[in-house]
Amino acid sequence: MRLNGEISSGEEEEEVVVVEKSEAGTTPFLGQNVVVGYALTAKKKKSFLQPNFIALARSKGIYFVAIDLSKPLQEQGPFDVVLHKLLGEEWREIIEDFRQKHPDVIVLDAPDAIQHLHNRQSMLQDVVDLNLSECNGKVGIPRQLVITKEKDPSTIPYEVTKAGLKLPLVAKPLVVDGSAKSHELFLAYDEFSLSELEPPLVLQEFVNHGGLLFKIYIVGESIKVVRRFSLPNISKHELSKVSGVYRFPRVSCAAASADDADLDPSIAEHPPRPLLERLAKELRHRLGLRLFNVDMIREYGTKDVFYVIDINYFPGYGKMPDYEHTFTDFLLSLVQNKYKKKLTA
Ligand SMILES: Nc1ncnc2c1ncn2[C@@H]1O[C@H](COP(=O)(O)OP(=O)(O)OP(=O)(O)O)[C@@H](O)[C@H]1O
Ligand SMILES: O=P(O)(O)O[C@H]1[C@H](O)[C@H](O)[C@H](OP(=O)(O)O)[C@@H](OP(=O)(O)O)[C@@H]1O
Ligand SMILES: [Mg+2]
Ligand SMILES: [Mg+2]
Repeated sequence: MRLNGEISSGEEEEEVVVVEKSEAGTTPFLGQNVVVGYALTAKKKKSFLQPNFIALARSKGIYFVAIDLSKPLQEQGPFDVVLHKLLGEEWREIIEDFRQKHPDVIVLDAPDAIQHLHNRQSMLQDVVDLNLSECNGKVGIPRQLVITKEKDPSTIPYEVTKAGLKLPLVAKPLVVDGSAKSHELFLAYDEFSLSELEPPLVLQEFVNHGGLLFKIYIVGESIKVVRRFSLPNISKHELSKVSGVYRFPRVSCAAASADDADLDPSIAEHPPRPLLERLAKELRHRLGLRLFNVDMIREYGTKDVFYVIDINYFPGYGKMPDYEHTFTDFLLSLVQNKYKKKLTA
């Protein structure tokens, strides 16, 4: 059978190789290859579709095909799986329409579920609703306040006092749309300087956590935790001496992992596995997503009080150790499960 569209190695932007399905490498199950259509930004494609991953996947019969955005999606494929992370309402409608018309294709993930993570208030709501008792720890979110677009920035100090938020605060753009601006964060040492910032914002209490953050990567049922450097503790003394709002860089997004650093074990010890498993399972379920990561911090001075501060859809998996194997296994299991279901139906 001839496939419509290109089979791209992902290494060269313009490469177009059309293969016969029957010729396309080893057969992972039932003599079928797996065709994964992808619609990713150039940056994401570069970080995710690395040559090692493409080669490993290909050896298992998984082929990545670039979706051509200048052509109707309906005319492309056939795909077994569609992977996507693109911005904008237009794409959202295209992929939702495709999902409706092709229930057989596994779309990672549903656009409405992804949209839920594009707002820093709704993204954490499911964590608030969780009740993770008897899991060797507690998981919550920092106290936070939403400042809507309509709010006059001069009223922010009053709103902060009224809500009883404790300084310092982290000010984050409310909407996360993938733009660099949506990752421009500020530390506020006093409430008055917050009037300089432009709503809509989320103002979140800063939680001391010893300068270390846990990134919990979820790929279907798999969970991988990496440690990253984060913002250092802010002492009461520092708080009493400093005022103003300060922009800070994307500290924890750096590829450098803190896993090999010589760290205080009370700060660096991983969150308990049962807690992570429950958290991941619940969030997968409640969010309706299979590809995301969770930024989690341990409150400084505690053993088991954790806060989720951020959840990202289709994060930088290229930075996750051994992501090539994790993803290859995940893609195969998705398709195998689909066929098993078909056979037993
Ligand atoms: N409430 C908080 N208390 C302490 N530190 C925080 C808090 N919120 C954010 N940080 C620090 O700021 C960093 C960036 O915050 P956050 O993860 O919310 O932003 P982001 O732009 O969504 O990041 P990402 O690149 O992971 O998408 C965190 O990784 C952490 O180091
Ligand atoms: O360190 P991670 O894997 O968390 O870095 C991610 C980041 O958390 C966000 O998911 C970014 O996506 P956007 O929110 O859309 O900006 C990722 O950027 P991307 O360009 O790779 O999608 C970061 O890698
Ligand atoms: Mg983050
Ligand atoms: Mg984020």
